[in-house]
Amino acid sequence: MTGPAAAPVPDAPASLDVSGLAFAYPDGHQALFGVDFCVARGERVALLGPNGAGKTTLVLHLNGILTGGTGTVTVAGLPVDKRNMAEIRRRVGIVFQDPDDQLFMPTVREDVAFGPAAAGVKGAELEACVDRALTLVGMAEFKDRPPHHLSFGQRRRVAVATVLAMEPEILVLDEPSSNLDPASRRELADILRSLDVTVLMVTHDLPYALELCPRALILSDGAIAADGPTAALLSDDDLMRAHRLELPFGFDPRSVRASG
Ligand SMILES: Nc1ncnc2c1ncn2[C@@H]1O[C@H](COP(=O)(O)OP(=O)(O)OP(=O)(O)O)[C@@H](O)[C@H]1O
Repeated sequence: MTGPAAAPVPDAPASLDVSGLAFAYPDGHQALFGVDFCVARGERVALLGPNGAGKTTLVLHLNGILTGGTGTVTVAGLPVDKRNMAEIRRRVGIVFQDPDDQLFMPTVREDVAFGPAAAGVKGAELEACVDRALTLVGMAEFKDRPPHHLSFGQRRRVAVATVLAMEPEILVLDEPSSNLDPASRRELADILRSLDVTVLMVTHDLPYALELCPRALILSDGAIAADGPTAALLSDDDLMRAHRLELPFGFDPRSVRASG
């Protein structure tokens, strides 16, 4: 899982394939209208779009938290459906925006051990798995602390560790840079760059998307409005305006190159 991030291999099977995904909530609100995109193994892709565009709704379909729409989602060729749910949840790890939605055990160690233990990992192997995930996010020394005694940024790192402990093939992050101070924001970017994993990152932090993700998707009104190199999309003033995307004042997207 560690080591330099793999460059996308054009002929490799898609890590994630979303095809014709449409979904209405039980109250009838249609949130997604035929979403199509593929992500290759090892790619890092930003999912951008204004409030209410359907980003969270889309993400919740990637590991079957939401089902019941039409179209298909496959992970390394495996359809996301009831029969495959355990395997899909092992392969697709979602880090929610609020770490408190993810941390519920008395200690950091137990939170990180929870997923692998439920998957049958035990004893020394389980300890090694917890240590590995906490070391990856720089939180090994906090193993015996209660999560609610940690700062927000530290809880975000532990939440990432709970997902990495499952050795996912796809790491989905919802607003990973929100509420982080500049150093923590950069350190999390360094951690994400160091992982050999496919990343889909939902974010309103456009400079962060540019730094981390060579490719971006713009979701707007429940459909993909654009898919291309992040710097090109963020440099397209008409596209940005049409989808309520704004860069910080004076920020030049051409001045940053996403590092692979
Ligand atoms: N449980 C629900 N029932 C009905 N409608 C919902 C529900 N959850 C979300 N929606 C609606 O679906 C649409 C998409 O919401 P979603 O949360 O996916 O957007 P988003 O792109 O993640 O927005 P944000 O950037 O604000 O987080 C919105 O119009 C929202 O009001």
